[in-house]
Amino acid sequence: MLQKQSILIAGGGSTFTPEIVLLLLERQADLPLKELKLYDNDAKRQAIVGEACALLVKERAPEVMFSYTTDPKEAFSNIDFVMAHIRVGKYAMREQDEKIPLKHGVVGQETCGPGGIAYGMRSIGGVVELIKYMEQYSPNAWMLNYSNPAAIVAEATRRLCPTSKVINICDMPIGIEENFAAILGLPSRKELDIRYYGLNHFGWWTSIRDQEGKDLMPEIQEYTKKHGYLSPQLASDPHLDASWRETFEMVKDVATLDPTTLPNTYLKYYFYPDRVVAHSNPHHTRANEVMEGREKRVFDECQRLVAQGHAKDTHFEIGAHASYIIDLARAIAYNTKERMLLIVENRGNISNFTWDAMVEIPCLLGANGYEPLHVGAIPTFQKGLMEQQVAVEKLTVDAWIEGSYLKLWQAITMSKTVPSADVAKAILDDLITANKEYWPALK
Ligand SMILES: NC(=O)c1ccc[n+]([C@@H]2O[C@H](COP(=O)([O-])OP(=O)(O)OC[C@H]3O[C@@H](n4cnc5c(N)ncnc54)[C@H](O)[C@@H]3O)[C@@H](O)[C@H]2O)c1
Ligand SMILES: O=P(O)(O)OC[C@H]1O[C@H](O[C@H]2[C@H](O)[C@@H](O)[C@@H](O)O[C@@H]2CO)[C@H](O)[C@@H](O)[C@@H]1O
Ligand SMILES: [Mn+2]
Repeated sequence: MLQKQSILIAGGGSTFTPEIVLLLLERQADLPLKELKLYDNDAKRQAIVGEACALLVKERAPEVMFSYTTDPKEAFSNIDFVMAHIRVGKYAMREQDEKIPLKHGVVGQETCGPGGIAYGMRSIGGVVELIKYMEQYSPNAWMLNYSNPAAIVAEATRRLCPTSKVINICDMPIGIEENFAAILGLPSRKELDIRYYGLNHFGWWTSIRDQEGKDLMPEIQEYTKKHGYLSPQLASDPHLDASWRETFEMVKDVATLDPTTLPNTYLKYYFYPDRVVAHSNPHHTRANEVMEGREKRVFDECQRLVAQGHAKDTHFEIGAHASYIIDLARAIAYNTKERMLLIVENRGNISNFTWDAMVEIPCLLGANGYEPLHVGAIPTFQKGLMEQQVAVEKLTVDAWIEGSYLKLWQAITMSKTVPSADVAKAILDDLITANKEYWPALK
């Protein structure tokens, strides 16, 4: 009989919460629940999601205790896991992260370039605060963090919370591997034996084999040359947002830079920043698409359920994409030694890369944490790109810790998406104005 787990979702007002709650309720055979709590620092926003989730739990698993709160002690006491997906500044600030760089002719993106740097300067304080609450009220708990920008957050947790029980993860490789499986006609990404390395949102697959060891890369690369990662299923998905369709299609160009690997979709912002800017609408970015799409859909559905008083006909679907969260919690709770891509300190696993960089590589995960798999030396092309990008991430954390304007200017100047220190400074000064409520004071 598996021991029941008590789980706190930090960022309870997240657009992803209802589907993750449904997933947790649906997967109790693999991860039985004792209690499920939501925590947020925006009571009004969270209450809308919390009341709807209360109906989902009551109708699907009445034996599971459910509550939501803005009180840290109530939230973080007596829990086994914190699943953290906060967005400091919410979508209003994501919109600024995306539009301010575009105003200066530079890539405007949630986690990449100056937008990602600005987001990182907001997220560090919020995630560290969650870790401190967890350690204060449930010192044996683990944090499964996928609050973005995961690269900068992971570097900050390495520096500021070096002994904390925090696992940083991203679902982009997982989503792409599901596309690989679809392209290959396989039932799931779990059929694939992969090798991957990089930084978060900045990596490459170097090997994809089936369970018998057959090399599947050539078949995927052949498909990708024509269609990118737009699998037949995705291509016919009426709900696929235009910007994601474009991103998956553009992989066919991103992949040409190294025909021996397969790239993470995010590399497009670094290889083709000029094309991305030319295809961007500076007045209507991804943040607007999500506010008009997912955020509106999720909150409308929450309010519909609460108004009718039941969730029997809910439009919410089980967040299959988030199944990695179950894998993560199971691995730690039941010592399954699951192999997962995690964002961890390099420590020589990429043997010719920065020792203390936070890299995204395959790890074995169990009750006592993770054991990274050795990658070995990487080629000059990837090494050069990663050294530049990891310097951006490290300088951003330096700037947050030291309150340093200069370090943040260096970080933005260092980004491959920014053409000059003049442009970097103009963007930085606009971001400082927009983030005065969120960033530490810079001198
Ligand atoms: N790592 C990944 O692969 C991955 C995938 C999807 C989403 N995400 C991340 O998950 C997070 C949530 O995404 P979303 O689109 O649902 O955002 P959202 O804005 O809908 O929800 C985020 C919630 O966090 C709350 N919040 C903000 N600051 C907080 C703080 N200091 N303490 C407690 N709560 C706080 C907000 O009030 C909001 O309710 C984002 O960081 C997003 O980038 C990561
Ligand atoms: O623009 P958004 O908010 O829709 O997505 C930004 C996030 O994109 C990735 O997460 C995707 C995931 O890759 C995909 O498979 C599916 O599950 O949706 C997720 C959210 O859209 C990326 O990994 C995240 O870091 C981004 O925040
Ligand atoms: Mn991600």
